[in-house]
Amino acid sequence: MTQDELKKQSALAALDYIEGGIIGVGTGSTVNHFIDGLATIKHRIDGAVSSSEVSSARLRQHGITVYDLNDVGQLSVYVDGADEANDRLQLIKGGGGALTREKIVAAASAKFVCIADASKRVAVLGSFPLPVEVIPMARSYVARQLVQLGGTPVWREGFISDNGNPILDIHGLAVHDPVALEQQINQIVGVVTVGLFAQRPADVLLLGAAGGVETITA
Ligand SMILES: O=C[C@H](O)[C@H](O)[C@H](O)COP(=O)(O)O
Repeated sequence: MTQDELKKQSALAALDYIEGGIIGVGTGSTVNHFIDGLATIKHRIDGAVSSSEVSSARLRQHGITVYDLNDVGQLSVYVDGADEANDRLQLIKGGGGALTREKIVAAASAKFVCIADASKRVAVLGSFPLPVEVIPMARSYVARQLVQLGGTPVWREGFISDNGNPILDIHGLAVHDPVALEQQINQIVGVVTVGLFAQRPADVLLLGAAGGVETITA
């Protein structure tokens, strides 16, 4: 099976976690498969809150109503992909630049179901460059602070998030204490969001592999 087929397998497995109401929907190639699958059961939900303009457009194309998070209460479930996941269901996210809205929608959801192909599973987070969204004028300042933390930040040139901000990708980190690093980076003035989902990890991880979907729970 191709990596994309494995992503699709995990994405479709997440449909079992949809119980109705308004759900949270993430961003990325794995989530695109989920949205397409969601369209087949759209009569079972009232709509979605999305973590990106791209996902909102795809949801609307399928006739699924997209709500503003401010207009709804807590979401029952949030389904999103990841760039890396460890066995404690802590994640690196933001390869597609949607980390800030993803973290907000995840925080507003009772359950976070993460979907990915099995190649995303790692023992130690950090081989995938850790995204950090920053306020534009703070980009260089934040980069210098990140160097002091032992990483090598690289400006994702030419990219602007849905929120109008640049992103720094930190290379060369071995994240042995994800919660502590998330807190440290959050405290740097000018940081909007770090793509470490450790303080609020996923609740369920569905990993697509050749032998089927592996379900890992917290
Ligand atoms: O900003 C993007 C998101 O965090 C994605 O969920 C993540 O990059 C995984 O994307 P994909 O499903 O395309 O591998």
